[in-house]
Amino acid sequence: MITVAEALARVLALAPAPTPEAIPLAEALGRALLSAPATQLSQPPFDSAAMDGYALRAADLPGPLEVIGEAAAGRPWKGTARPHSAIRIFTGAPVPPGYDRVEMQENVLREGAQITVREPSRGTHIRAAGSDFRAGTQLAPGRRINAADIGLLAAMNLPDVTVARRPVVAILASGDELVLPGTPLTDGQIVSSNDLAIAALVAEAGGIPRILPLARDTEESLRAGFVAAASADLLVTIGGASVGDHDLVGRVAAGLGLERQFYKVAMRPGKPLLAGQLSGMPMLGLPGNPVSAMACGIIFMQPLIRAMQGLPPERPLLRARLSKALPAEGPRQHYLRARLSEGDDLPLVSPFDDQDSARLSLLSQADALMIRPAADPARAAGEIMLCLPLSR
Ligand SMILES: Nc1nc2c(c(=O)[nH]1)N[C@H]1C(S)=C(S)[C@@H](COP(=O)(O)OP(=O)(O)OC[C@H]3O[C@@H](n4cnc5c(N)ncnc54)[C@H](O)[C@@H]3O)O[C@H]1N2
Ligand code: MOO
Repeated sequence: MITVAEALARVLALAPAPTPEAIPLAEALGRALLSAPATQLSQPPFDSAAMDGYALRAADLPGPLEVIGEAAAGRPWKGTARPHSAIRIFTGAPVPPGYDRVEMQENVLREGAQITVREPSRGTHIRAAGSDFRAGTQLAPGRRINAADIGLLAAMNLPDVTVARRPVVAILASGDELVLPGTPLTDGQIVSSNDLAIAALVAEAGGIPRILPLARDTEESLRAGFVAAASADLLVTIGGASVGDHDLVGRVAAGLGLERQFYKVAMRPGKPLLAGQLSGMPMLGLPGNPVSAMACGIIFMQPLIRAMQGLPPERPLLRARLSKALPAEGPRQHYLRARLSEGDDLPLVSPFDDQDSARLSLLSQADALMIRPAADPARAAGEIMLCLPLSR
């Protein structure tokens, strides 16, 4: 069995280069930026007033000064500056050349066309041309575009951006016991939940999930599912990954020419993970136990989908203090479902007592997967542990 780190490296090596797609900025929220042109603008494009008041020369203070013109946003003053003068100015207006500060009107006494500055404020209240960004600035690729990025790109006068095409992820759940949500259950049946949950993880990572019809535990049914997935960018199977007589996914994939990267990872839950490539398309075979499927989805599938969009694959880990003592670990890296709460210096992490890999209700209550490396020694309360935060 290979380690989680080795398995992740091999999964990420399956990622094809992202496919560029040009889209309007209005549709770019959440998309993975591949390239934005360098802006030809500087922001602000001119020295800009930051307050409503008067543009003047520091050397002339405190006045009196004669008000000889007016500048408003979109309506610059076109005259020539002269000593002992001021320009009535409003926020966002270009500060006329020759004036070096703006005094806010609250600090100014005005009588007719004359002003005196009662108490000069600190700072010039002028936003220098290019102080936000300069012509030639480019937003760095490899990030998901957020609301502020959209504002910035718009301010840069860039109406279109090039993002990564969202990878289409075919999801194939298999098992004779499975029925669709909403179906009344008969003997031995359970509702298929993994496919919907994995689809949600796909969407969260920026992919487009395509849930295929449930496959039965026969080679023909699974093969039909694999064929239906052929046009996807990634195939994710769920279940049928273990060693039982009805666990057929590996066999069917091999028959269709799977170039296997690995089978089985030294982790808990999620040991029987399968990864490889089918006619150039990456494939992940997730175990069927619901929490195992989700753990593998979070630890391997989401990073792969992010890498396929040119994004940093891994979520940052969080340091937290352990709430209680724990015995030594076995030979597999353990991801414990846990709650996070406020602590004195670092957050406090409290792993659940029950770590059954079938209990979705506990995963749904969890804030994080607390990581215990393989063969981790016994831990005392208060020790610092690494955690993978779960999205809430
Ligand atoms: N002799 C051994 N048995 C098992 C081993 C082993 O090493 N030796 N590993 C165990 C581990 S660990 C896991 S994890 C499971 C994984 O098995 P499979 O991937 O073959 O999963 P299934 O047998 O198909 O299902 C397991 C469990 O999950 C339920 N399931 C499956 N698909 C769905 C779905 N779409 N929605 C909801 N629930 C699903 C299924 O009904 C089973 O209860 O194997 C252990 N066994
Ligand atoms: O590894 Mo299984 O995935 O523990 O339940």
